[in-house]
Amino acid sequence: MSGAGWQRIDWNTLDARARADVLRRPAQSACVEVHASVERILADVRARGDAALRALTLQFDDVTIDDFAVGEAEFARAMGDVDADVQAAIDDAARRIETFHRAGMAAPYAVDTAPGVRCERVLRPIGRVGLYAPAGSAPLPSTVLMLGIPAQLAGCTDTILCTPPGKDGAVDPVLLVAAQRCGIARVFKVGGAQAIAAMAFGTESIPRCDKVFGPGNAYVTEAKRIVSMQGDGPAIDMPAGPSEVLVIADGGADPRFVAADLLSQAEHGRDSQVLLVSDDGALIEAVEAALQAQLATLPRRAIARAALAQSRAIQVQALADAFDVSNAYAPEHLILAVRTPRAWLPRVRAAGSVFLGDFSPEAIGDYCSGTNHVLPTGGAARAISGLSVASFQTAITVQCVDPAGLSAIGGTAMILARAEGLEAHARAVGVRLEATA
Ligand SMILES: NC(=O)c1ccc[n+]([C@@H]2O[C@H](COP(=O)([O-])OP(=O)(O)OC[C@H]3O[C@@H](n4cnc5c(N)ncnc54)[C@H](O)[C@@H]3O)[C@@H](O)[C@H]2O)c1
Ligand SMILES: N[C@H](CO)Cc1c[nH]c[nH+]1
Ligand SMILES: [Zn+2]
Repeated sequence: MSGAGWQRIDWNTLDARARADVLRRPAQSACVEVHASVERILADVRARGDAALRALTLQFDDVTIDDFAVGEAEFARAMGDVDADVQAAIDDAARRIETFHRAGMAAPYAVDTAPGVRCERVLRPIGRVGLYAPAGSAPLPSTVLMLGIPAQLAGCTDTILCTPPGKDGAVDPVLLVAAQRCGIARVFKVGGAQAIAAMAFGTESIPRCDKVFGPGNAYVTEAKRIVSMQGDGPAIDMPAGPSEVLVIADGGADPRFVAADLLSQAEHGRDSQVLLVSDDGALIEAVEAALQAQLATLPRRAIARAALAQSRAIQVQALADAFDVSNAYAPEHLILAVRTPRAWLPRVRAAGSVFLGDFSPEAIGDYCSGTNHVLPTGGAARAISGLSVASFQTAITVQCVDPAGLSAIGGTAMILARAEGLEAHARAVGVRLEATA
């Protein structure tokens, strides 16, 4: 343990098992209790609907909610109450998020795989989508933009949003302004695993959704995982749980910048995890000093300190080794605070989103660079990507075969069908070939 509260690790001295332990997420050790509690919540909402939502909201959010739906008056109040500069910032961020996501949209395509055989891929918006915006430790209106804008670009017209109510029973007004900016008119005051259950199963007030999206704490993330595995449950976007950042810094990095980036993720929650990986011991010590200095005045220092207690500074022998550590960890966010960041980019194989160079703080991706901040955590970045317009669409393939096309490729189908012992398949082709012979 060092003065920064995290563990100092010399990577080179560890065997494979010790290395795996160092890269373990804090959320992984708590998951048995979280799982049991979430199972109870899901069963309760499935059985009792709104009555369960009311009881659970009182238990976990300490507020009684009569009507879960945000009414027109609350929306209007939010539009009137939120400062003009905040509204303008929402608009500015929204435009940039829209620009980036629009540019990445998949296009339908068609190709002739043989004369008379046309194959196509067409895109459709998912029917009803349920979005979750966290508001436990801090309401996150930026998350509403990150979910709502790609949903809108995908063409989703039936979009609902759930978010925890404040102690006064109201939804954060900035969050409502962000919802309005994305054309989301149906917002419900319910949070945690119970919100995911409501969107998955439906209740008297909240409609059942085809796919559930959004980040959240360990309860929200576990609820999404469980409902997505139930036969009648919705699809989900990804595991997007407690925030993480891994910074690879060389000796030329500015320790104040690195410390600020680490704290920006540590302040999210006690179960956030931040990792510094460097080949330079002096840089690590300078970052530790900067962390202590910056923590002294940070409003959420108690949360950040708790997160640092389960975080690590890892010293490697060479910068190239830092990329092995990062790829094994597969962080939600990866900052390359190194001298030639773009030259190192090809080494990155697993990360949700990458920030190149000293002037690309992770916080800029959280709000307004244009990329999406809903990203895979817990190592899921090894195989899962962050949110995009495609997350809100299904791709349907289409084929149209004319008689010439069937005579060109039908024989192949018949041989393969018979190789599989599926005679009816072969005959479905053969009967047509005979009819056109
Ligand atoms: N990976 C991503 O893309 C991403 C993006 C944004 C935020 N995040 C993460 O989302 C998380 C937001 O968490 P949060 O807690 O602030 O808000 P949240 O909205 O996810 O969770 C708050 C809800 O949790 C429920 N809850 C609280 N204690 C509980 C308990 N003991 N048992 C059952 N339910 C309980 C309550 O109902 C409450 O409404 C943070 O960890 C943040 O790092 C991740
Ligand atoms: N860093 C978070 C994702 O881990 C997203 C966020 C929203 N607001 C601030 N940060
Ligand atoms: Zn953040």
